Amino acid sequence: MSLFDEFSFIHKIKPTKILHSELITPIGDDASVYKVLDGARQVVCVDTMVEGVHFLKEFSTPEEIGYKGLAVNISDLAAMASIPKYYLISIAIPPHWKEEEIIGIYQGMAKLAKTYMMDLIGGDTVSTGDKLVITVTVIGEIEKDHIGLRSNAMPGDVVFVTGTLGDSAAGLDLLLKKVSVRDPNISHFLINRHKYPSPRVKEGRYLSKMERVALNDISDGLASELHEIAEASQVSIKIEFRDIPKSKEILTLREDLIEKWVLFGGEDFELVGTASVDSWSFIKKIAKENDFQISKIGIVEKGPAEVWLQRDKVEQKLKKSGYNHFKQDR
Ligand SMILES: Nc1ncnc2c1ncn2[C@@H]1O[C@H](COP(=O)(O)OP(=O)(O)O)[C@@H](O)[C@H]1O
Ligand SMILES: Cc1ncc(C[n+]2csc(CCOP(=O)(O)OP(=O)(O)O)c2C)c(N)n1
Ligand SMILES: [Mg+2]
Ligand SMILES: [Mg+2]
Ligand SMILES: [Mg+2]
Repeated sequence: MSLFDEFSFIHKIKPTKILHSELITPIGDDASVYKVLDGARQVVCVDTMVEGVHFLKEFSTPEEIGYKGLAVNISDLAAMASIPKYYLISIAIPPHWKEEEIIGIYQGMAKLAKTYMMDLIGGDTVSTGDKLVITVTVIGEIEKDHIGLRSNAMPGDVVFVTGTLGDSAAGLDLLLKKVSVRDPNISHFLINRHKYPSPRVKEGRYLSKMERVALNDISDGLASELHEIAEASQVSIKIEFRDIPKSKEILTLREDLIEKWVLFGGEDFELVGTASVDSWSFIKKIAKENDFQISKIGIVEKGPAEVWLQRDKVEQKLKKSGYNHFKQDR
């Protein structure tokens, strides 16, 4: 990237329009300053995407990479039940990435940011040797008593998930040519689910109206995220394989692969959580009225922090397997 000029680049990616009037200093000073709602809580998190680990230039366009980079972060805000507001991008650029490709990444992010009313308020630009690294920080807000903590699960709760699971992992295996599908509509659907996850912000916001809700977003796989809730809440979780929602597209594929994708695949960016039985009746009603998919997949019980899977009337302990950056056991 010899023709890259850091300062003209920043000028090019600087947003021309600010969406939140609470923003006092946008890009251009040492840090960003904005007002927050009285009594509200601020929610901040960061996720990094690395070329070769999270995406490959061979099968993703810059816009797709940018979209997903922001989407996976918004998903963490959704998993706290919060309202997305701002984002910052730190990008380490190796020589084989052209400026127009980097701008493409920003365009992909900007498209999604508009949907969720998020302002880009800063970041950092550096050079690096080999792989592109994109670090996205997102900031949201939430009312003080309605946070979707992983530690909120209680015995007697219903366990639920949004959307359908396994599609993204199936889409990735199609892109990596580990599997093939004859019907182009099916492969298009699954690949799209991998490239364009829909952060469940709306769902998180409705769920935040409940008196208590535990939430986690599914980045490393359902089994792994359920274990995180079980450990944080010190409860036992029991789920039924049949009740896990699966798309009609994934159901056309091999059964053993479906099981692997659904339980351990990851990058679904759906929400998994628990709520009281009373809240659950209400949640089902709200979901119907507001057109979102949410399904009961199990129950929370007293007991050690374990996850049990019931399938064809056989119960087995579900291992905390899934995506692990330093231990690829699949
Ligand atoms: N290098 C790090 N330094 C400090 N905190 C970290 C680091 N990596 C992860 N964490 C924190 O550990 C927790 C679990 O991280 P992770 O599993 O990556 O979260 P998620 O899957 O929700 O993105 C989060 O609270 C995250 O902020
Ligand atoms: C080229 C490529 N190989 C493998 C994957 C699969 N993959 C990479 S990271 C990941 C898990 C989620 O990413 P992580 O950085 O762990 O997100 P977090 O849990 O911190 O939200 C998965 C399933 C991919 N998306 N692209
Ligand atoms: Mg998460
Ligand atoms: Mg995450
Ligand atoms: Mg992870």
